[in-house]
Amino acid sequence: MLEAINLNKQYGAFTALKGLNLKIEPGEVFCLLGQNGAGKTTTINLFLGFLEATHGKALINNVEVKHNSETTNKMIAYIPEVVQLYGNLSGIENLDFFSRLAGYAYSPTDLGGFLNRVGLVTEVHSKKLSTYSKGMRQKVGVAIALAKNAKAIFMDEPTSGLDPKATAEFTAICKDLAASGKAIFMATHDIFNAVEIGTRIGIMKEGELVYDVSTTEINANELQELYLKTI
Ligand SMILES: Nc1ncnc2c1ncn2[C@@H]1O[C@H](COP(=O)(O)OP(=O)(O)OP(=O)(O)O)[C@@H](O)[C@H]1O
Repeated sequence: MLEAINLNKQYGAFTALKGLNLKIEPGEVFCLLGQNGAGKTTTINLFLGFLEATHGKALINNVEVKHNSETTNKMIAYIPEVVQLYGNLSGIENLDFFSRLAGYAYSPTDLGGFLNRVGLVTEVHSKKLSTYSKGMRQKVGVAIALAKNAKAIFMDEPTSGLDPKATAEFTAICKDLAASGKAIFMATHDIFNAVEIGTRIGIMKEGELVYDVSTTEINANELQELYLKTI
């Protein structure tokens, strides 16, 4: 579903991403760890078409992002650390608005169904977004991804600043998304959550993917040790 082939990004003389090769299949949750400045967001931005590769390719469902981002963006969704929504609209109005932007017009029942599926109870659907917690906003972001029928979802530090309950809820939602066949690419600093949520863990250092391990092969303590030894 997601593929990087010798993907490289330079800013002038500085190489932020050095020849990334990676494949992420439907149902996989790839969690990318790495210090500040390692190249995680650069990688995501190349897949989102926000940045253009210097060399190499980013592919979504075998379509190269460069020159085709209008097509590839229809197949993906993006959940940043803080999901940008309209504070003066309700949860269901935001979902309706962003679904329509993506070309989908749903009935109120269907919209409510997406919000329910991500754990937002019916009573809050009509409340203004400005009253939502960070965790609730993240859930609306996931509901938009579902409504868009995204095949792959990119997340940049989605659990940063969430309390343990909201993190656990978000983790369960991600597992549900993966079980339904979505491919998830998540940049995170949370080693313990990465092991809990991920099927694979990558460690990036100075623009290079130096480890790519299955979570069946490593536990949280081993990963923490590996991470600290690597960076
Ligand atoms: N527009 C730019 N011009 C020059 N250098 C840039 C630019 N954007 C990013 N960089 C550099 O590229 C490197 C990778 O940045 P990136 O944002 O991908 O890191 P990151 O792993 O996501 O870090 P963080 O965990 O802090 O979000 C950093 O050294 C950063 O300073």
